[in-house]
Amino acid sequence: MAAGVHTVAVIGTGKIGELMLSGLLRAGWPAGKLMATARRQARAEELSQRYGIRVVDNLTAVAEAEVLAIAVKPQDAATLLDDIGAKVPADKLVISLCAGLPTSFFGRRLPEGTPVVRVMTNTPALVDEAMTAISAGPHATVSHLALAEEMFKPLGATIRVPESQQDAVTALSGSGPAYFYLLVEAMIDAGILLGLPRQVAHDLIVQTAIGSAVMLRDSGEHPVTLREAVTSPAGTTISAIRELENHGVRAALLAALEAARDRARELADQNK
Ligand SMILES: NC(=O)C1=CN([C@@H]2O[C@H](COP(=O)(O)OP(=O)(O)OC[C@H]3O[C@@H](n4cnc5c(N)ncnc54)[C@H](O)[C@@H]3O)[C@@H](O)[C@H]2O)C=CC1
Ligand SMILES: O=C(O)[C@@H]1CCC=N1
Repeated sequence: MAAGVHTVAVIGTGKIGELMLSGLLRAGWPAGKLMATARRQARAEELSQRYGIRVVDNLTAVAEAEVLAIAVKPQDAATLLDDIGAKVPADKLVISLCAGLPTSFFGRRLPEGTPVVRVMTNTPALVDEAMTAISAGPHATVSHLALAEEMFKPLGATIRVPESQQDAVTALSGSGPAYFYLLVEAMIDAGILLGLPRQVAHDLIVQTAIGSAVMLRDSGEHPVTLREAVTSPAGTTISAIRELENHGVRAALLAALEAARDRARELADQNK
């Protein structure tokens, strides 16, 4: 696929589809080179007013766009492809954002030779801090991967992974923001338990999360070293860590991420 700004259609504009549209526009992708599809008329009008892009039906998107980004739920992908699959010209690039579904799912429903790239991004795309993992399916060339990267780089960091790792990626970074939000929510509750006003507890822990995240990214230190620097002998932190270990937080995370990975596999099995 030649370099240059391609016409991209986002098919399915819920949370992730909209994040992708807004991110591409922030990155300077011309509104005239973007289109979206939506099932409800009210949603179509909202998107076209908010972003100044064309909102079209799925078949128009298939006919006119060079890149089709599929951002429907995995459970809705088969119905969508029943409608559009046979009509997708084989020179279009199909980018799937769907959790769990392998590129072979799309390959079976698209004309032979259609390039498919599988992508797993996450909601911090909203603030250009996404983590996006990109894998080539059959027929996707180096230039298709490069184009997918060009689209997701402005939204945060990107990494290329073999498709066999995508279910694990989904468990870690795809779902990952939810785990951090849950921890923050629980720590705010802990602040309430200790007698702090809710807003104070919120502000303390949100800034602590941001500071810790920036150190994780920018200090070059391993998380263990960063944690040890906080943990004074016979101090407060080690008392808390003993409780976390007693309550099996580490084991809970191992089990939780394994469950997320297994659920991604199940989605593939249930949507063949
Ligand atoms: N929410 C997240 O944090 C992440 C989600 N994903 C994946 O992104 C995809 C979308 O997820 P969300 O945005 O959270 O779901 P969502 O439910 O917010 O959005 C899906 C959208 O697709 C639309 N849709 C369904 N069938 C359609 C059709 N035939 N034609 C046009 N539009 C159709 C729905 O109306 C809805 O607006 C899923 O496959 C999910 O696995 C991937 C990474 C992170
Ligand atoms: O919960 C889900 O299935 C989607 C995929 C990764 C994050 N959200």
